[in-house]
Amino acid sequence: MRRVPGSDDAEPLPPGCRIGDWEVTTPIGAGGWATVYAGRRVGGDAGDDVALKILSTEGLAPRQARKVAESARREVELDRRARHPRLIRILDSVVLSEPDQPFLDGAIVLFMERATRSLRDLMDAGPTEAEGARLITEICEGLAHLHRAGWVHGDLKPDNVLLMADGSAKLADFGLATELTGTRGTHGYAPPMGTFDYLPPERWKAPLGEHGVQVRPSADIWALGIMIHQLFAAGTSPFPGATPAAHAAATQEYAAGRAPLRMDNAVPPFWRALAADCLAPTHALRAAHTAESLLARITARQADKRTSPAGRRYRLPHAALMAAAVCGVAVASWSYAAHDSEAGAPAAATAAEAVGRIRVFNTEQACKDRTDRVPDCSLGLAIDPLHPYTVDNVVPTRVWHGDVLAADCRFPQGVPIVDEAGRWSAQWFRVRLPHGSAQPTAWLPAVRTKDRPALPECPRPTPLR
Ligand SMILES: Nc1ncnc2c1ncn2[C@@H]1O[C@H](COP(=O)(O)OP(=O)(O)OP(=O)(O)O)[C@@H](O)[C@H]1O
Repeated sequence: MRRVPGSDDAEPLPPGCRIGDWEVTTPIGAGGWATVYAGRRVGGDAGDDVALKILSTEGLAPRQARKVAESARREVELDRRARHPRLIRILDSVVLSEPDQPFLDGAIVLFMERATRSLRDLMDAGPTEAEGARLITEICEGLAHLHRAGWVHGDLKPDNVLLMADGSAKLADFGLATELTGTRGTHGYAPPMGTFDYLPPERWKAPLGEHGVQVRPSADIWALGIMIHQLFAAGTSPFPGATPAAHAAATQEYAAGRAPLRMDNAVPPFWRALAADCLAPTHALRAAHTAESLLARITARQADKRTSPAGRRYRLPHAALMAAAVCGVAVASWSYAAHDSEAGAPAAATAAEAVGRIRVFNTEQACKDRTDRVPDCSLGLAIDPLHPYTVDNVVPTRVWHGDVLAADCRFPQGVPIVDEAGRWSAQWFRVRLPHGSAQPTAWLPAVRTKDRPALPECPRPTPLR
């Protein structure tokens, strides 16, 4: 490394200081183990902006220095093996040799994609629900990839979710990441470290073995639950505690069933239900909610919103909107069974041809309480129960709480769906669509009804594509 002549010795890396092909521009901040600087490729342009993370071993006992080196090695290894657009990329790494400068001598430098701020910085301002939804989706995408690739993040928190110049979120700081082992890749072992406010209840009692403490992906899911709550509740945790001991006590009381989960009303209902599942008190209960299944729930909701008349409003001609509004008022107690020939409504369950009737159930209380057909309370029907329940897999026909549908068979092994209350099922009902629809039938997830009529099993549907 070349020091800039006349540089200030008090600052280990002054502006203009060069490391290999990179030049330091300004300091960004410091964490427990690292100091981070902004930098850019020498002679490069804005696209070549990087963050330099300096992990110094100055003044550390050999054992601690080994830990720092190990954590850097882990970050580089994870980047090499599990690279993904939702994870901060590590572009290069070097070990410095600067015998005259103890802070830098033997320090490890990681060159990373540079973010503009962290999720923590955004929390103070408080995002809108739409912005929060997008960020949580992106965090889940990163986490789902990480878990699929066989890693646990181990230190998920708002400081370690970085926001890029375009506003997108990426997971960062993999110094405590653990690779899953075990015969079925279910757990790994990590140093007994982490950030108290984000540790799941079981971690406070986990025995410390030769290889560290056991960690599982469900620990990241717990941390995600805390973050979802914080995002909508101005940074407050559902388990407040001024000290680590107070925080641990609050999570233990909850995990032992002696205290309820207290969520802030500022957290919108869908996100409150999602966070509550992430914060299931034990690993066993939480394991039912993977990053993948949470992501599926979020995308299903987005699909419902996008395909609901409200979501499409800007594309509909005014006359169509008016007609929908008038119908909404006039048919407050409307049931499919009474309107089999009505365009846009699923076919009737007439006594002669219907095999079974199912009543649509919407978990959201606000939607259960109303009898008009407010678009935001409409639910979708899938084209293919074997295809992820996303926007490209929903028919135009909508259904509402209380609608009675004609179902002719059930398919028990579709894509699993979890509703807002955490009810899970892989079963789907094939329901009939109105005459004139693009296709004669569509699929209602079993979590969207409480009925279980005795229906024959459907033949395996032809996949969407
Ligand atoms: N790639 C990056 N781009 C921009 N800023 C970054 C980047 N990585 C880290 N930072 C910022 O640098 C500062 C220090 O980061 P670091 O990861 O060392 O600490 P931390 O996460 O705050 O603390 P700790 O890891 O000790 O809990 C933080 O403000 C962080 O947001």
